Amino acid sequence: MTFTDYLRRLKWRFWVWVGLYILLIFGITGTSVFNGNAITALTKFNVQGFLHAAGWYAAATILEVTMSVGTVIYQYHLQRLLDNDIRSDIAANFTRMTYPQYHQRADAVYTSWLTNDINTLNSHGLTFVGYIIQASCQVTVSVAVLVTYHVSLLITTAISAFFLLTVPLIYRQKLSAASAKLSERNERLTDQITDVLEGFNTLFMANRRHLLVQRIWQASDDAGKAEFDYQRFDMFTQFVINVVNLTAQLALLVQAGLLAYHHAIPVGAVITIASLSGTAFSGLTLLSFGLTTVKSVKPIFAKFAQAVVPAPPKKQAVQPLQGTIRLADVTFHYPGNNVPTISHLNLTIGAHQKIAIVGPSGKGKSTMLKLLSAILPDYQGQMTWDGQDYATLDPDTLRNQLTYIDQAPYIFNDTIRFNITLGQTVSDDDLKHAVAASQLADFVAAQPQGLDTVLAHDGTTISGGQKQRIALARGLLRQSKIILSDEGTAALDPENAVAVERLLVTLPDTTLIMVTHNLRDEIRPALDQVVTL
Ligand SMILES: Nc1ncnc2c1ncn2[C@@H]1O[C@H](COP(=O)(O)OP(=O)(O)OP(=O)(O)O)[C@@H](O)[C@H]1O
Repeated sequence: MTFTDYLRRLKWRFWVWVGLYILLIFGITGTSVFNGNAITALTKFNVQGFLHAAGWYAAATILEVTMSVGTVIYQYHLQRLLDNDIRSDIAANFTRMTYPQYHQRADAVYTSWLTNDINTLNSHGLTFVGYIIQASCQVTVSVAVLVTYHVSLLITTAISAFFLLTVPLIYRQKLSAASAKLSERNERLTDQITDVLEGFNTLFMANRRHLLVQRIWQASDDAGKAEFDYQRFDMFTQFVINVVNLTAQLALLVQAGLLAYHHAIPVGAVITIASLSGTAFSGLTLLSFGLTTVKSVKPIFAKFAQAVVPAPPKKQAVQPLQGTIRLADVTFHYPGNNVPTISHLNLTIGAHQKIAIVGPSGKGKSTMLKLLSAILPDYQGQMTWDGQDYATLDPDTLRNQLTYIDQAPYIFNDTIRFNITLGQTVSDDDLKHAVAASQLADFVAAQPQGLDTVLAHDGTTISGGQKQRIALARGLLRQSKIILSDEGTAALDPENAVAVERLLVTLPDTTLIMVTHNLRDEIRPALDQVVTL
C-alpha cells in the first residue's frame, strides 16, 4: 500500500476536503479582488461602488476565515481515519507473521512504526497533501483572475512557476534519504529507551541508575541529529523556493505598475495584482514544497511494504490427538547459531501420556516445546501428529489443541478477568473453576475489585508465582487436551507447586508435556516418560 492508496480509501471524504479548500480559495481571492475594486471605486470618487465592494470584501473575508478553520478541523477527522487504517493494516500484518518472522525485529521497532512513523506521516504526509490541495486551487484561481487583468501577466507567472516547481527537485532525493534515516533513528530511540527503562530494576539494585541518563541522552542525541539533518534539507529547500517566490512577486509588481502607468489597467488593479501574485506564488511555493515533502514519506511506506507477509497457504485443519506425536531425527538451528539447539532427536508422545522433559539449562527444552507447538517451522527431520506431517498441518488449528504455559508469562495492563480469558467469552462457572484449580481464589478474593481488578503492565505489582497461576488458569480455561508446561510451576512455593503439578498429571484425557528443573518425587510415579535432553 502506498500513501495514495490510503488516500483513495477515504473516498468521498477526500473530495469534501477538496471542496472546503475551494471555498477557502474563493474567500482568499475574493478579498484581493474586492479590495482592488474598492480602491478603484475610490479613485473615481464612486462612494456607492466603494461600499458595494467593501460589502463583498467583508463576505469574502468571513468565507476565508471560516474555511481556514474548517479545512484544518476536517483534516484532523481524516487523519484519525487514516491513522486507524494504517495502524490496523500494520497490526493485521503481525497476525499473518510466523513466530520467527515477528521476532526478527524488536517490539520497540514495531512501537516506533505505530507511533513515530504515524506521527511523521501526519506531519509530513497528510498536512502537506492539504497544502498541495490548497496550493493547486490557489494557483488556478489566482492565475485565472490575474489573466483577466492583462494577458501578459501569464508569461511572467509561467516562467516563475517553472523555476518554483523544478528547483526543489534537486533536493528531493536528499530529503527522502534524510526522512528514511530519521525513521530508522526513531526506531532506535524507542528501542533503546524501552530497553533501558525495562532494565530499571536491575540498574536500581546495582546502583547503576546513571546509565539511564547516559543511554537516553545518547539515543536522544542520535535521533536529534537525524531530525536536524532532515530539517536542514527541508529549510534549505524552503529558503531557495522563497527566494524564487519573492523575485517572481517583485517582477509581477513592476510589470503591473508599468501596465497601470501606460493605462493598460486601472490603478486599483495594481493592488489586486500584487495581492493575487502573492497568493499565486505563495501557492506555487506551497505546491513545490508540498510535493517534495509528501514524496519524503515514501521510504516509510516502502519499509512497511517490505515487512508485509502474504496470507499463509491453506493447510489441513488439525483434529484432536488420538494416537501419537512423533519426532523422527529432528534437528533445529536458530538462525545465526553455529551449533544445533536440538540434534537428531527421536521421541514418541502418546495421547493422554504425562511426560517430563529434564536436562541442563540451555539444552533446548523450551525449544522442543516450541517445535511441538509448530511455532518454529524450519527444522530438519520429520514431526507427525497422528501420522500427518506437521508441515502439511495448519499451525493455528494445531495450537487450538494445545495450551502453552510459559516460563515467564506476560501480564496485560487489563483486568484479571481479561488476563485469564484473553478476551474469550466464557461462563462464570468455567472461570471460577479455572481460578480455583490454579490456586488463585485467595488472590482474587483479596483484590479490591476481584476479577475486575486491573493489573499493571507486565504484572509489575504481582508476584512471579501469581503470574504463573494466572497463566495456568488461562491454560485450564482453554480446556485443551494437550498441555505444554515450560517450568510452569517454577515460581510457586513447594506446597502450591506440588498441588498444581498433581492437578496437571491427573487431568483426565489430557496429554501433558512438562519441562522441569525440579522433578518432584510426589509427581514422578504419575509420569509415563521422563525425557532427558
Ligand atoms: N530466539 C533465539 N535465537 C537464538 N538462540 C536462541 C533463541 N532462543 C534460545 N536460543 C538458544 O537455544 C539454546 C536452547 O535454549 P532453550 O531456551 O530451548 O533452552 P532450555 O533447555 O529451555 O534452557 P533453560 O533450562 O535455561 O530454560 C540456548 O543456547 C539459547 O541460547
